[in-house]
Amino acid sequence: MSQEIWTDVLGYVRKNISEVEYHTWFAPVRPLGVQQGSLVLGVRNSFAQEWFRKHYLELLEDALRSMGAQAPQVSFQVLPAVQDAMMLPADPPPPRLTNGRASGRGGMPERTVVAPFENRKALNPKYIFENFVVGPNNNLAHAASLAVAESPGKAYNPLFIYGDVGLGKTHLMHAVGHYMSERYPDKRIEYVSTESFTNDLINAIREDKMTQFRNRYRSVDLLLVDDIQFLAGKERTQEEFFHTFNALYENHKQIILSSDRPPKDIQTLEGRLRSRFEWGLITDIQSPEFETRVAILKMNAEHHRMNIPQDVLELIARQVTSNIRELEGALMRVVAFASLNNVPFSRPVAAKALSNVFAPQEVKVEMADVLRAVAAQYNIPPEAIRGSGRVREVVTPRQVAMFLIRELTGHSLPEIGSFFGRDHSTVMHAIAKVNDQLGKDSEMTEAVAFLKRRLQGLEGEEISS
Ligand SMILES: Nc1ncnc2c1ncn2[C@@H]1O[C@H](COP(=O)(O)OP(=O)(O)OP(=O)(O)O)[C@@H](O)[C@H]1O
Repeated sequence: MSQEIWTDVLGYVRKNISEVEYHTWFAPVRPLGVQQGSLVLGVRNSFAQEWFRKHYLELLEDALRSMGAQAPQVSFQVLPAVQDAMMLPADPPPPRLTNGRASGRGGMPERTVVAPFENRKALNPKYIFENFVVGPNNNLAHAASLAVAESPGKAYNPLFIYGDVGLGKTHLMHAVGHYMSERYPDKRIEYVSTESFTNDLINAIREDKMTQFRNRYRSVDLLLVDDIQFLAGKERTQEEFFHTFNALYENHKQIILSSDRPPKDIQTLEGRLRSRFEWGLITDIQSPEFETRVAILKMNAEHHRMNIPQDVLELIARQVTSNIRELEGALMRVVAFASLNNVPFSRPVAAKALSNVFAPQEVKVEMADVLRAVAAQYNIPPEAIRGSGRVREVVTPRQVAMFLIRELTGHSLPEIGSFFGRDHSTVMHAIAKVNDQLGKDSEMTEAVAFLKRRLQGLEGEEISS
């Protein structure tokens, strides 16, 4: 997670300082984590540490503020030389020349893939079938991709997947590539955007390297071409692509194309290409339903080893309804916001985290929100608060929880009672007890005030733990 936060911070920093400064000071920094709301950065030596404190602290705090941190904190640690050498580079490592397997590190499986060509765009290791959530919106495209992966060149050729931005077309294409490269390590797989195909063609013409260009594209076993709608209006590229297509097709090599619209709607696409695109199977991906969006968020949260309550995921899923890339971005915002402010995940926190980007949502506080916040505050499990224990350590939090539920939600005494498996007179007693203590017992007074702020979406500036 700290890596994601750091990537966002770097994006902000880069816009505010010179490239030289950036490379001198920021590129070597390693994010070490978020501890009690403070972003901990690893720097090479104490000189760098001092320099950061003097010159860049404010900038870093501004960056965190832009991500929703209310009281941003940054701290530095000098990395021991050995550890420094062992740290992963900030940029992703180049593809390894092996066929990887699902990594054993838990979380979302990843793969590394053979890179047979110099300029070849590597397949994204995250885009594998195992990480693709199937729902009614994409099950046909998923099934067709799987069929193609199992019998390349035989099932459907070409496979044409279309749909709006950020709905998983590239993910599915890469998944076929991974699947094939794992089962048939010798097969050649080429993934290319239509834009790169066009640029390669232009370069090949300019540098008189058409033979290499043709060899490259016509010798593959699987050709994946993204955003084929960009062929529209490019006659020379269409001509070349037509021949590439024919060469591969005749040799029973698999072709998968993605587009934001079906072939018939791609204007100024040559008829002979359009009809070829329609030879195989045309399948679409629609926007995901609510349940699919929640499932995707859940998988992403697990990937980051974050235990995010279901109702928080549901709130995010309600906020972002179409683009899955945006859905994932929203989740990251919530995670960054909660960790930088050192607060547990709750619906009000999520609503606050997203309020700058999306239309603010009215969030009604629910009984479960209160229970969770109280449990976190007193550091005991929520089940213990709802349980039958009578020791002070659980009775006080239980009374506080009942009190806050009554204050912050519209629930009646009997409803609160049944949530705790008790009758309404117990709730009444609890509320009276807390009212009596407020003002007298400073610990409880502070806890109640803090919990109220937290549950009402971090109103005000004071956030501490
Ligand atoms: N069904 C799904 N399950 C899990 N993750 C998904 C799913 N669909 C899409 N995603 C994720 O959403 C993000 C966007 O997907 P992808 O890049 O494949 O979209 P796209 O349709 O190719 O968009 P574009 O038209 O912008 O290229 C990726 O991170 C991808 O992993």
